[in-house]
Amino acid sequence: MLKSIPFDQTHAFTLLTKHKAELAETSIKDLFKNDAERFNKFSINFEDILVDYSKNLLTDKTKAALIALANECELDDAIERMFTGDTINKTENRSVLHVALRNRSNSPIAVDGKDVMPEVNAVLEKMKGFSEKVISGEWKGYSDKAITDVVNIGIGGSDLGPVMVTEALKPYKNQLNLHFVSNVDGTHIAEVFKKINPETTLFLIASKTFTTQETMANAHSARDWFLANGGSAESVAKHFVAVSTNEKLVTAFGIDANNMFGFWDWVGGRYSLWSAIGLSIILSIGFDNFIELLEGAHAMDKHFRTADFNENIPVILALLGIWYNNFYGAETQAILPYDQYMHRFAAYFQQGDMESNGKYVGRDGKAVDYQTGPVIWGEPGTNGQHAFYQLIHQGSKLIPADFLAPAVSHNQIGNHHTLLLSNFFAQTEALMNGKTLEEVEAEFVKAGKTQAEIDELASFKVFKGNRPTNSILFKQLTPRTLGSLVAMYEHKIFVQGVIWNIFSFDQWGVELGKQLANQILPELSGNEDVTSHDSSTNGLINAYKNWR
Ligand SMILES: O=P(O)(O)OC[C@H]1O[C@H](O)[C@H](O)[C@@H](O)[C@@H]1O
Repeated sequence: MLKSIPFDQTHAFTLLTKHKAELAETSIKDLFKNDAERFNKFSINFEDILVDYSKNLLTDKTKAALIALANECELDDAIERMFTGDTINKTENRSVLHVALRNRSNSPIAVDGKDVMPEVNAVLEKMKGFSEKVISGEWKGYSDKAITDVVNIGIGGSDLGPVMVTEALKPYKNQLNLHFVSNVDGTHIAEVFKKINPETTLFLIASKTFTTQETMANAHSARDWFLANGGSAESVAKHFVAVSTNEKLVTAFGIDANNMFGFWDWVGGRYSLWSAIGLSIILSIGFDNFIELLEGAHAMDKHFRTADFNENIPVILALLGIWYNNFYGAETQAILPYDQYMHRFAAYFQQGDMESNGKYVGRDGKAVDYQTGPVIWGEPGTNGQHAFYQLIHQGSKLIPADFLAPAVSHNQIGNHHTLLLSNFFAQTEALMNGKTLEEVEAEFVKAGKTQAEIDELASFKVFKGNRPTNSILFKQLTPRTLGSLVAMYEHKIFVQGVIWNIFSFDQWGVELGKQLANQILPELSGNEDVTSHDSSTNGLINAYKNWR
């Protein structure tokens, strides 16, 4: 079990607080001027990934103090506990072993004394056999036609990972058309129905618990649609498979246990794309590419578990996040991929990070009085530049940002990629350097402006700079590299949770929402006015009843 170590009572916390005051007059720009080795010192190469964290408000002393913080919070011990199957998810009494799903070395990992690897490998083999049949066309629908379309029905962790990965790895895609239905809003599934043919469609019902309201509603509607459009009860087995930990409910729904791909309660929903939840990924890009994804994640796992904290990418990224979040009051973290294929990457980590570290209760059961998880947001560059970067450059808030980009594009069209990357390089430089009043005035003079015009306008064009960024440049967005990048962020989140002294692997806040919706649901039938809530909720429900 993880110890409770209140982070703000550590010696390192006090040191960092003092050290921040020492840095008050320091700019990142000056740190570069004074140290020719800064880039080499504060960047890490890992396979085909280069993580440059030199454009941060960080000196050797800062780094040492942050690492001292990690040590004081016994991060080493926490990492080992995760990798060896300890029940670190205390509030649900579970191990946290997404690392076992991609444990390509196959070394034994025990939960309650039993090695989980044989089961992990058996499910992978089952998915391999099944996906090969579907992709090759050997798996036939009820009218003996091959499958052309796959519809993944799931939400949260049973949707976001597969969506993000299948989008990111589109260049590796085969002929199957992938569709994802998550929202309980009937519009989502209705639009998919317009595009598919029941004879050639395979539905994957993906739900860890097989109780999630949205997914169950969509699954029933999919089956009703299938039966109303030519399918029969006997042919459901050819068109519906399930991905779940709950065999009882899967069979109760009418899906044969043979058509079920299992996983285990030690896989958190938001860490489940590596499990059978990845079946839609396998169907989209093939089994071998999925294994490459796992290999990439496994390589990052090994790095995380063994590298000295000084050179440990997830640890460094996590500590930098804590530095800004807890010592500079930053409330958000932007994730900005300069790769259109990664357009769901930030959305994916909204769940990964905010569901994990959006907690105010410490591991001792008491409220913490410091900030925990940041608000995660972002869009692909350069779209973001023309939308919200204004606030990052000149707003009143400090927004630490991660910039990610591939050196090689999958689509070599004209000079698009050099245009894209020139923006990637320019933005982090500009965020750091800013623009002084003198520079702005010189520009005005050059443009022939009068002194009166300069006096009136110059201040608006000043950029303070000193805005911290990480640049994560990788060779190309391959399955292996994507696997490493996702694992890198997963472990970053883990480290932050350990240091903030919270439990990162439960999600009681989401459970509350489910309960409340279930209470209101029966009140929405019938025409009588509802009076059981506050006047706003009553008023809204009653207005809805009048209009519908
Ligand atoms: O896979 P399911 O059991 O259907 O759960 C889907 C989602 O449900 C909730 O929103 C949880 O907070 C998520 O972590 C989970 O991914």
